[in-house]
Amino acid sequence: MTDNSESLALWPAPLADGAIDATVTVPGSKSVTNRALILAALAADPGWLRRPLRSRDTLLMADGLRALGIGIEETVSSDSPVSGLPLGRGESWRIIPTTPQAPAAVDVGNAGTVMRFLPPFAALAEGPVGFDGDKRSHERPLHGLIAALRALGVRVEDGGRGALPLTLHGTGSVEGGYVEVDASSSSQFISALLLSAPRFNHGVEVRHVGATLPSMPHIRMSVDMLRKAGAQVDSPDSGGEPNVWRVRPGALLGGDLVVEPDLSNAQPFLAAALVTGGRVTIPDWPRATTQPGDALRRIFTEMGGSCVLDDRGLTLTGTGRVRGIDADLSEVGELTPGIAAVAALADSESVLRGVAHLRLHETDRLAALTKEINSLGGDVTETADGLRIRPRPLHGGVFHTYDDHRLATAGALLGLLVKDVEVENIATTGKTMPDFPDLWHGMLAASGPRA
Ligand SMILES: O=C(O)C1=C[C@@H](OP(=O)(O)O)[C@@H](O)[C@H](O)C1
Ligand SMILES: C=C(OP(=O)(O)O)C(=O)O
Repeated sequence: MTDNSESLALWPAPLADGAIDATVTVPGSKSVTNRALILAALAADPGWLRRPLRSRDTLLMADGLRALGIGIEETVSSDSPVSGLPLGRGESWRIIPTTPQAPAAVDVGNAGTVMRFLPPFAALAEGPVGFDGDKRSHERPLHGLIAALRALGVRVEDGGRGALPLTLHGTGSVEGGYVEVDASSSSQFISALLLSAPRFNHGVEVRHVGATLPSMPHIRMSVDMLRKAGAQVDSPDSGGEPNVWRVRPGALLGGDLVVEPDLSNAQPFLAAALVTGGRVTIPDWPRATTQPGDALRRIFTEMGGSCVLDDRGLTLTGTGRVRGIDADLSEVGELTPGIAAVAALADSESVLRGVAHLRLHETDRLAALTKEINSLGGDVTETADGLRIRPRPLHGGVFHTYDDHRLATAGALLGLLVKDVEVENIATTGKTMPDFPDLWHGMLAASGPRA
């Protein structure tokens, strides 16, 4: 946790004085957008990305690729190029691939996807590529990926830190082959190696050797998107050995992909329906997806909501009762802040497990959630691998957010039911959802005069 609370603006979280009833169209998925950019940049021919997420993390990825010579043309048309999409949602990016160029410098901000997915891609360039980012990016785990790149024949200069900032010295190709990785601190080490592997001389065979492996759906997303781009991938899910992934060398296709809505960013809106006993519909919720946010249907049902997925999208209806939950969230770690906020408003205790690695996310999320919910009168304790949350009557106050978009949306949710909550630096939601304050106010306005 970085304490930057002194200078940042406070956002008065709007209070709901009745049940929320709204339809909320959430922007595209960060995880899909940033994978699609890498895959399109590696492809043999140009490709399109429709409805990409435009946020700090995805713009950093696009700028990083541009620094490496990839062409990315952004077009926003009111005349949607995708049939059936409403006007105004017609943003498309055209990606023109080329062999990555060096020298280059890449700013990763605090984007895990950029700091992990771009180095294996940049290793294909001939010459030095420097990587640096926000202060927090220096603390986030990268050692496993650096060690793996070295084992695959890439020269990495990191001053012995095992972290950012670093410089890669590419030779114009990566040998690839067998590599062992301890990805217990981040699944993104594995995704990073798989995504660029079709262009390695021998592809890659990655074996995870750590005790635990978080965020498996995100690894499945990498595999699924690689296969859709034409790569041959063996994975534990397709009858392969547990903890081993293989990607064969080969050309990728420049496709045309419509990005799904970000289901993890749908979380605060669905949670708003749950805690106010209201109803929220998220249009375009995919019938089948690798996004971890799809687990919200099960988790929020267990916490007292009822979910229907039909032609209108996903509708969550609150029953007026919010139940605590005992859940292993290791597969869906990024949902933890939002679940913790709901749990603080529930009628029984919750235990959230399997998420020790969240201590090295945007901030130490376990410490931050404990401190901030308790500062509003809550009773949260950290466990070795998660949180124990005993609901208590909460009061207003400042909810600090430590440059963490998911802390900010969690604070907004608490403020729906707790009077006088002020969320620090709501603009930090721009990491993955710059529209959040407008969407949140829009949701309340749509719910009528009582909300
Ligand atoms: O690959 C991805 O797109 C992500 C993987 C997960 O990272 P970790 O495995 O580091 O938790 C997740 O928390 C992050 O928000 C996005
Ligand atoms: C952990 C997250 O992001 P990152 O991609 O920076 O790891 C997140 O979005 O919750």
